[in-house]
Amino acid sequence: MGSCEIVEEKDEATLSKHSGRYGKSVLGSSSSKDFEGRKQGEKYHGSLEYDIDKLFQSISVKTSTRLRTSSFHNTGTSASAGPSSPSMRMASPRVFVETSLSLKQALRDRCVSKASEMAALKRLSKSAAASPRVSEADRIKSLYNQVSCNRSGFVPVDKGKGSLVERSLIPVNSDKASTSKSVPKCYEEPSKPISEPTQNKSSKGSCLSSRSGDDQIELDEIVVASSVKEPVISLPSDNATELEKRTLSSTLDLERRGKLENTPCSGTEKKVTRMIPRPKQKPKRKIILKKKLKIGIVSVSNTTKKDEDDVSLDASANKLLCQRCHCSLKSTSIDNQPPSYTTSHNPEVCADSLSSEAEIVVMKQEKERENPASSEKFEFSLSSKDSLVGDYSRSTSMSEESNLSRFSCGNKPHMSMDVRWEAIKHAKLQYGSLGLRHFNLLKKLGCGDIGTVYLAELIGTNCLFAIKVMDNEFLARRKKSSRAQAERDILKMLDHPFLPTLYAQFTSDHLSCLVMEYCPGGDLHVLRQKQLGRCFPEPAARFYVAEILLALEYLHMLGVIYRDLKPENILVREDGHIMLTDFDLSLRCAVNPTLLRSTSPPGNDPARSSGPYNTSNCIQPFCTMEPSFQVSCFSPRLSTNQQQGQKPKRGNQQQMKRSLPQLVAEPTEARSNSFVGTHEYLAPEIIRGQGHGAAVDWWTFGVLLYELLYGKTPFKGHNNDETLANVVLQSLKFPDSPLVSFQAKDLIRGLLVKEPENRLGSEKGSAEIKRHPFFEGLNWALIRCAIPPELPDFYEFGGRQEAAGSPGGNDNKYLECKAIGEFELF
Ligand SMILES: Nc1ncnc2c1ncn2[C@@H]1O[C@H](COP(=O)(O)OP(=O)(O)OP(=O)(O)O)[C@@H](O)[C@H]1O
Repeated sequence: MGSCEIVEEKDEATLSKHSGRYGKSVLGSSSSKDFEGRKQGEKYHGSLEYDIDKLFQSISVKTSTRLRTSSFHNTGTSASAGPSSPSMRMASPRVFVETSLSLKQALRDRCVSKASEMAALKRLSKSAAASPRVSEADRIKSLYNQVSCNRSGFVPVDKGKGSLVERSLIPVNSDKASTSKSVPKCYEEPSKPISEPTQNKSSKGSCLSSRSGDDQIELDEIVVASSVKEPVISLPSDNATELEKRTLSSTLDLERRGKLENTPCSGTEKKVTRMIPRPKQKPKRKIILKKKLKIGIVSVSNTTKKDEDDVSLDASANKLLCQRCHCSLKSTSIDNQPPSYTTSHNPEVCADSLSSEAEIVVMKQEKERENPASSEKFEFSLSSKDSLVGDYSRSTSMSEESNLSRFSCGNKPHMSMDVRWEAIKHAKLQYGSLGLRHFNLLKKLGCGDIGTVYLAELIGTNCLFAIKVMDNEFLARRKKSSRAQAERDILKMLDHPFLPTLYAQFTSDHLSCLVMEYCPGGDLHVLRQKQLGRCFPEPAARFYVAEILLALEYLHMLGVIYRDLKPENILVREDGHIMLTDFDLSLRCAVNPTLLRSTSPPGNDPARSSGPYNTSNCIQPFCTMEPSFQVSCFSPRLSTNQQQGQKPKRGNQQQMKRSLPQLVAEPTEARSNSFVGTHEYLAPEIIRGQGHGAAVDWWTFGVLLYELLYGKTPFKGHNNDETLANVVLQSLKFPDSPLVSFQAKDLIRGLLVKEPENRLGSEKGSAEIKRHPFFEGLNWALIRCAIPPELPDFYEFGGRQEAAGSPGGNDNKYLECKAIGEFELF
């Protein structure tokens, strides 16, 4: 025991007598050499010098003895021993208990005991220090093992626990005392190399939905790998794609951890665990893509192009989209550090979209089997502004849903405060299920290709809706059921301030009905006609196209290529903001939103050397953070007029001072051969029949801006054929009047590039367009709060409604409430 070491007395008998059970230890620890030394000093025995010498001797002998008997010492000195531990207290009692000693002896003993006390203190402090050293060494060792295991692609089953738990997002369970016990189960399972899940194409089920240990372990690996900052370059580099995936996964994980650190519930962590891997591609049937669609996954991290079977509608991508949305909305944190991807949607809606996709897939197959030639047909519309449809590849069957169970305000966060939701919900409770009979049809708003739209009031409420009524038999006869289905599917997905909200859908008397948000302000085509010179002033045009751009961005994120942009389809809501409507020509496809982090030096865009940019993008487009002076989701715009060294492809260039991550949610690989659109708005690639993708929306976006500014479309001919020829062959010209800014023309020029691959937006979608100087200073996130150029004339609307026979005669009251409520939403 420790106390024995300091009792280096020649009075062995005394010691043996008084130290009790320690006596043996004393003897056992005394060396013969010590004893000899003591003998040699007998001549001084009894003198003070002798005592002092002995004191020093005893101390030095103690040190050497302790060193020699370190194992013993270690056994006797626990790491927890402190100054008040038994080992400390043992020496002192011995002094006071001794009664037969002379004064000198007592003094000597006193000195010895003091010295022993000091030595004990010293030793104990060393011991106490030594213990943490030992545990620290263990920890380092454990960390080292962990790192080395990770470098070899495996996670240690046991040794890594201690450090893993520090990185765990799961709150430590209080009833689990040891840190290793608090490690989530998934961490304790053996893992496999990081790259394996992403390489395993044949793996059944997305890792997003799978709860298998493998997927969870993948998170584990990523967490460890990122936390030890393992340089990617040190990994085997024979597979570049894998390397990038690992890098991305690792950094994505960091991002997620940053976001979720504030998330206390373990349920969220589970969600994170499953969403971390990149979405796996579901094996798809070629037949789906045959002739009509070639839908692919866009991945900016150089994902190699998969074979056609794999390149298809990607359910897991949508699911990821959904999950990411959920997280970002909840966390509302802004983390500019690592790349991540985010988008908006909610899980239930996404699930709907997935089932819809599956439905379309099956329907497409059925349709192709039934009538392979049908997909080659197309119809021409009557006027140059009417939509062309050449896509019959979709099914003629329609699955009807006649209740509202899937709809709730919870699914549409941006409308959650809307009184119309409450009215619908209440009516559903009251009537069981909704039907046309529960609405008063007040007025016919218009007639489209697949149905008629009515202004309707939900009986017993003051709530107005636009109900699109479609005759199922007519649709089936005219082979338009698939278009109706597509529109319904898309409407169900939407939750965006510039896109329609679908409140309900039902089928009654062979009629399919879609209950949507009503827009009293007419459409942009009508509004433009009312403008001086039949064109909008540039700020107004800028406002409208900016809102359209956000709507298109959202649609592209959801894998919807709109394909029918024109002023007639842009409705003006009662608050003066716009609503893009009419989705029956839209194309559904897969998309893989990615947040790109630029690695190039400031001033060079990583993906495009040309094209105008600024840095005013909100990184997280659905960031719910309130604007403030301290924290903003906007970065200061740091653009400069300095020209880049590289010769620009398009127009005036602005150099980026700082490169920020870019959200890319462009379905760049989606393809369709359908002849779809409106003559004056048709993109050249559609007319040439070369197949088209998402870039057609950016072409039409350019035509729209042109028309809003100049009051006419750029390639309009005397007839439709001439228009089509102009689109393909004629170069873009700008009229001399009205005067339009250079930036506006430059943007139009960038958009109306005939080769889709060189068109602005074709690579990174809206992210590229938003950075154009035309939008300089625009607050994208808050545009919905901006005052619109024009507010609809409510009195005129009220008069119309009255004429339509609105019941109750309380229209004005309703409008007042509604207008206030609507403004509150924004
Ligand atoms: N939510 C709405 N609020 C107000 N008016 C609407 C609404 N939805 C549609 N309309 C109007 O109803 C008319 C018919 O619309 P619908 O979408 O059925 O056909 P469309 O726009 O002509 O296109 P398509 O023929 O391709 O279906 C349009 O003139 C449109 O302005």
